[in-house]
Amino acid sequence: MTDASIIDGKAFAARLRERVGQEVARLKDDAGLTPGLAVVLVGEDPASQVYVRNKGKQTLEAGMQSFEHRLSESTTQEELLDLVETLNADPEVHGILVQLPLPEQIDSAAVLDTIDPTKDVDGFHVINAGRLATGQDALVPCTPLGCLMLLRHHLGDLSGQRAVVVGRSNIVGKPLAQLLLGESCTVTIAHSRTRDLPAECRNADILVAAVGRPKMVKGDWIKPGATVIDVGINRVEGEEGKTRLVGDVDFDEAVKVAGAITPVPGGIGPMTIACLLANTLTAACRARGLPAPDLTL
Ligand SMILES: Nc1nc(=O)c2c([nH]1)NC[C@@H]1CN(c3ccc(C(=O)N[C@@H](CCC(=O)O)C(=O)O)cc3)C=[N+]21
Repeated sequence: MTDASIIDGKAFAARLRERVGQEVARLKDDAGLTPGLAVVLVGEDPASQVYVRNKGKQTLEAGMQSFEHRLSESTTQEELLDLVETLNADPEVHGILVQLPLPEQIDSAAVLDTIDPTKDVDGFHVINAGRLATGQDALVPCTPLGCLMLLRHHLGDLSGQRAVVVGRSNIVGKPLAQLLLGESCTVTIAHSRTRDLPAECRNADILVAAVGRPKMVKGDWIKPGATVIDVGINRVEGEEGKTRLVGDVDFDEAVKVAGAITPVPGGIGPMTIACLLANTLTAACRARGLPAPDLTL
């Protein structure tokens, strides 16, 4: 059998960012509006700092305004809520992202639910989760949106496909299941307590791994020809004491069985940031009562 085709998320994300940049330029010319994204980072986690820096850089490259707020590890919940409320009231800010995870003294759910739902470009507010679940216009979480874009691009119509999502987080598993249901897939959400997980996965035409366990999904969990989306970003010990990134899928095994597969790095990660920019553009348009551009590629 020939190896799976590799779904190039990095290249797709670059094209999506370019499209966002074109629409931002048009919005400036036509409506005098520059979308703005505020990113809040609490604490000094090195990986989070890298992500926040990349987000800021790509925001500026797309022609948007970037506002970065770095708060100390010892920030209180009240201080963080005050900042969110200031950003809610700021007309130059169309999107707000509070980087997760937050230090333990802070109640994440309370913070996320303080963000104005119309500025909630992560799509984590209960209003957006509820809107997505009931099929209304919502800001959709970036990672699931990125997965859906790649699946639609690769497979076209998804209706009737059996999709198995491994992982039930509010950030990826649950919203992605909602999106796939919206595409008329037959959706199963599997997780650590699923009985005979490998057998459940082997039913999938579309298999998504979003569990945060390096190389958990093995080659013999995959139906031959299936499309595999690997959401995992796990930093593991590599050669010569260096760290390297691996997904939740054992890529070397999976590539021999799947029909198509996303790599790590270069798969869903870059799509997440591109979709964040797309959501910021959408939020800015809606704030002005303008139609949000269709960014389907
Ligand atoms: N409120 C919130 N929203 C988030 O969207 C959010 C968050 N908190 N907390 C942390 C996670 C993680 N995350 C990533 C985004 C891009 C890459 C990415 O671009 N990864 C590259 C590799 C980057 C590298 O080399 O480290 C790739 O997969 O090719 C990874 C991870 C967003 N997150």
